[in-house]
Amino acid sequence: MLAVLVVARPSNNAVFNARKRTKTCTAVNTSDREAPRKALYLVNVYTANGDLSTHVIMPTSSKSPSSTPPTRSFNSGSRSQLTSLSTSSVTMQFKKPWPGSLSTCSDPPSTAKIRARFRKHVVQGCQPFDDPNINVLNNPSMGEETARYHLPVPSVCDFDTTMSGKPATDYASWKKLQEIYDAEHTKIVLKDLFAQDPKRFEKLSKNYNSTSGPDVTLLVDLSKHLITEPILQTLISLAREARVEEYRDKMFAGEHINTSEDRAVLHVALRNFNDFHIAESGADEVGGVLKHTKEFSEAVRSGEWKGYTGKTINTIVNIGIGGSDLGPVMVTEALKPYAKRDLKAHFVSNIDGTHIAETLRECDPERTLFIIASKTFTTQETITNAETARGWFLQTAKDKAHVAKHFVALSTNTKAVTAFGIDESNMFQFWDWVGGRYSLWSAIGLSIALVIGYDNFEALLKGAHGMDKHFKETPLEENLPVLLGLIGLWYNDFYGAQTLALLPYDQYLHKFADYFQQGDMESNGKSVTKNGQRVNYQTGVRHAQQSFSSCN
Ligand SMILES: O=P(O)(O)OC[C@H]1O[C@@H](O)[C@@H](O)[C@@H](O)[C@@H]1O
Repeated sequence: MLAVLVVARPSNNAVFNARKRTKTCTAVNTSDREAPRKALYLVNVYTANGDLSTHVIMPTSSKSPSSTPPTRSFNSGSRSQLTSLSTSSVTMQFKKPWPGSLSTCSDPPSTAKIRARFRKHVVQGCQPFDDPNINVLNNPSMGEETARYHLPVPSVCDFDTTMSGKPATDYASWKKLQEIYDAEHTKIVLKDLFAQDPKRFEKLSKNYNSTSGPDVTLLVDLSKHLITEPILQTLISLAREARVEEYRDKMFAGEHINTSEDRAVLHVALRNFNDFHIAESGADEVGGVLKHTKEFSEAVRSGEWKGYTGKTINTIVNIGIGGSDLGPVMVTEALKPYAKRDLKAHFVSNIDGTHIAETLRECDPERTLFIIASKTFTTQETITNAETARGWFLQTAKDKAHVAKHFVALSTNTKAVTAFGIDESNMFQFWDWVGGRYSLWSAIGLSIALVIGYDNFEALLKGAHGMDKHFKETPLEENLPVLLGLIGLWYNDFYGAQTLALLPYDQYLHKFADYFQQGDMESNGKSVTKNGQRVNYQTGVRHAQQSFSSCN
């Protein structure tokens, strides 16, 4: 099948602004060179209350396209519609009130918004839409009822529409799991399962031996879970049906499997050390950023880096939130035995001014280094706290030139960093293919390198790379992340157990639950499939963090 896909998903703002408007649309054009009569265009439109309306348009022939193709619409009445199409172009019309993600309030969508929208959402493998090719057919103004846009669809490109956009409940293995659950779950009693099979532990426990050395091992014990071997086999079949291996390989190859943002998903490139070949721009720049991290962290730790009055740095303050806070704070706590004890580290995330105010009470402006950690450099909490810190520093230092010795930025947004007043040479770069929740292995890990030393930071990266290699190369039957994911799905979707307890008894891991909660919930807690269909099953879990007192 040869096809073209254009995807647009609601941004947070769109959701926020779209209460009474159509939210967003997804256009899918599938065409088949061999069978032109089957060429098909789909346009999915999400309405403000979350309903999906799907327009299916079938041109009579992709070789002699019709300008008014027959269309079938489901759940029509949306605010946007296709008015014409050919194999190479689509004309879309938006009616007032405008779709929420295209415009806010009652303004018509601007040409720039339309262009940005369609440029952004082109799937890997297709030619990108070029700005000049998007024509505004009429120039909407406040008074007009419609805005019409002519959108060129790139020539046919390889895209497999059977990709995992299918609801999980449609897979044969899912149905089989449901049958097993219905027939057997009352009989799945752990002590009986152990009594029936004395080798249960040997069969259902897996070991991981790290590449870091023979003393680094992990045991994943599935034998204490409410599963049987046939259940585990069916869960693995489900992963195969959903083409987990194929998408894992696409991920490692740098393909843009994040189709809603047209991005690669490449945190594995941050700790790759030239092992896997990854063809994505930025992947070859990782080594340079690590070198910068090493040089800078060693200069601060050794005392070579001096503050504006010539004194050494004795305090660092990481200002960030979400992935730009939770990962570094978790790792610096977990690896405290390696910490440089005379370098105090603080992590400020809360927008409540008390957090930064109490932290600044413990800082000496002549000896403090502020690390502004923000992928986007637009996050309100972080920028507000960063401005407070800069204001506090300048009260003593006076001269803005001194900011260079006391403020560094970890970000993908050079323009916003320099506008804030931080010199580009004091910026540690990373790339849009690093998800915030996976960023501790990127430049966001600078505070980790400062606290535990660069060599230990590099050992951390290499340890993670070992697990990446295991995930990439191990058959699903023995693949620890895959097995743990499948067990989670079994409990969540069949037992209806939506709460996951994380019990890190080791005090050094006391921040692990906070960190892991973000990673799990932001990664799994989705409400639509890859092709935009609303799901009617659970995708994520709630996290209970040692809150036994409320769990009677
Ligand atoms: O690193 P910045 O861009 O400030 O984002 C901080 C955090 O924002 C949240 O809304 C999420 O997107 C997180 O994944 C992210 O880590």
